[in-house]
Amino acid sequence: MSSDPIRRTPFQRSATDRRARSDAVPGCRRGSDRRSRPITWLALFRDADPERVENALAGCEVLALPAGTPLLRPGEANDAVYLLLSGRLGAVLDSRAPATSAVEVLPGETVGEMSAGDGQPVSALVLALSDARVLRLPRELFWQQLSTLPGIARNLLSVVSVRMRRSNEVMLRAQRRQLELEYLQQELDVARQLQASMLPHREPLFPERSDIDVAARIASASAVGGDLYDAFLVDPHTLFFCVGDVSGHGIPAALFMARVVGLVRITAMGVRAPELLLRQVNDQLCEGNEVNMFVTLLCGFLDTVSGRLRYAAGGHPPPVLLNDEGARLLPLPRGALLGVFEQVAFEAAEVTLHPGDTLLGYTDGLTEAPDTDGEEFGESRLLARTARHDGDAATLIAALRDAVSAHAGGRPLPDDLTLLALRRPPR
Ligand SMILES: Nc1ncnc2c1ncn2[C@@H]1O[C@@H]2COP(=O)(O)O[C@H]2[C@H]1O
Repeated sequence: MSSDPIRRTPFQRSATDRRARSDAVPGCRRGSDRRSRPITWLALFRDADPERVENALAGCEVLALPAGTPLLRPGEANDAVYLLLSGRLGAVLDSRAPATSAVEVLPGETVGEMSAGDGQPVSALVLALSDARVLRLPRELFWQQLSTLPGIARNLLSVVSVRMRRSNEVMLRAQRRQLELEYLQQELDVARQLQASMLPHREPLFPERSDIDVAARIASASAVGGDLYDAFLVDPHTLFFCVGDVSGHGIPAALFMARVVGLVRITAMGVRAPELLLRQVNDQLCEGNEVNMFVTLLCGFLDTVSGRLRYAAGGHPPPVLLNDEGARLLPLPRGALLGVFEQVAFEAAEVTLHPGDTLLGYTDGLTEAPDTDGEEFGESRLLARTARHDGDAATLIAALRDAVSAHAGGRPLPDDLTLLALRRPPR
């Protein structure tokens, strides 16, 4: 027991004590002629001989515990039973659990009777939930003098039973919460599967085509994430692709992401210009966006015959072009985050993918991935690693994932990370 903050006074029947006890103990009868013997109003001493109780308690101490003070610590030895006179104590079985999980101990109830009874270590952390006063009953006195008085053993059983019922209710509530959590976890697993099934999965994405080589991967930081990618043919010679990153994480980001994927798909089938696509998607997302979520997007249309690629972006990191000359960041045409301001104009840029060239889209989870000192992976590492690559789209993605993972020292990444590589195979 920590002694520092605790004030000790001998137990005496002061007028204040009488008032405090009669206020604190449920069922006490203020104003009756029993007021002259306040201690016997405590449930533990109900119907016991007051004279003998008071004689036994004569040398006991009253401890004043400021709120937050521990009285008993799990694992320690204990040689006393504590009777709560006023205030509130809490018993916490798992000391890492929040104080709200404490089982309350109310005035008139005891703590410490288990270890003081069987000599085993203290079984729970008991601390003052408010300023409290407890009567310390040394083990010998409690078991040899008090508990042998007629009625006290039965009273103790009933006091402990009341506390145990309260404890059972707390445990029941915790079990129900646990069940609800498990149910939510199952729902989250289904949500994750549904979210994954929304995006194309094959590797490469178009194994039947010899004129395009596309691969993409998402690594989500949470069970369900907000990153997205897509790639599909809007006609036999035009490939649409996009990479996006929704603000935030978890279920809200996943729902918003599903909305973005749907909107982009529908829009891409009708609008073949990336800047118009972003404008239309932005206007749709702004409508009724009360939760103020947004998405960054990079998208483009590739003419698979000529290699002409038109792209546009809104708040998204610039794509990388890998060709004979090395790897470089492509310029970002004008654009803004989608879902924030209506009627924003987007511009497009053009580049030609020659056979053997690769375009890489990614989310900032890649460049912002920290190492153990917090240093980000950054654009220079991205360009250096990409420049060394000589192979297909899927192996570029695997190489970059390995490089980021090594940079992070194998620790889980704090943000979702998405990569999409689009290559025109060499002739
Ligand atoms: N589940 C519980 N609910 C309420 N009080 C408890 C619970 N478990 C232990 N205690 C009390 O916390 C005390 C810690 O010290 P003891 O093990 O001596 O005796 C214990 C009881 O008085």
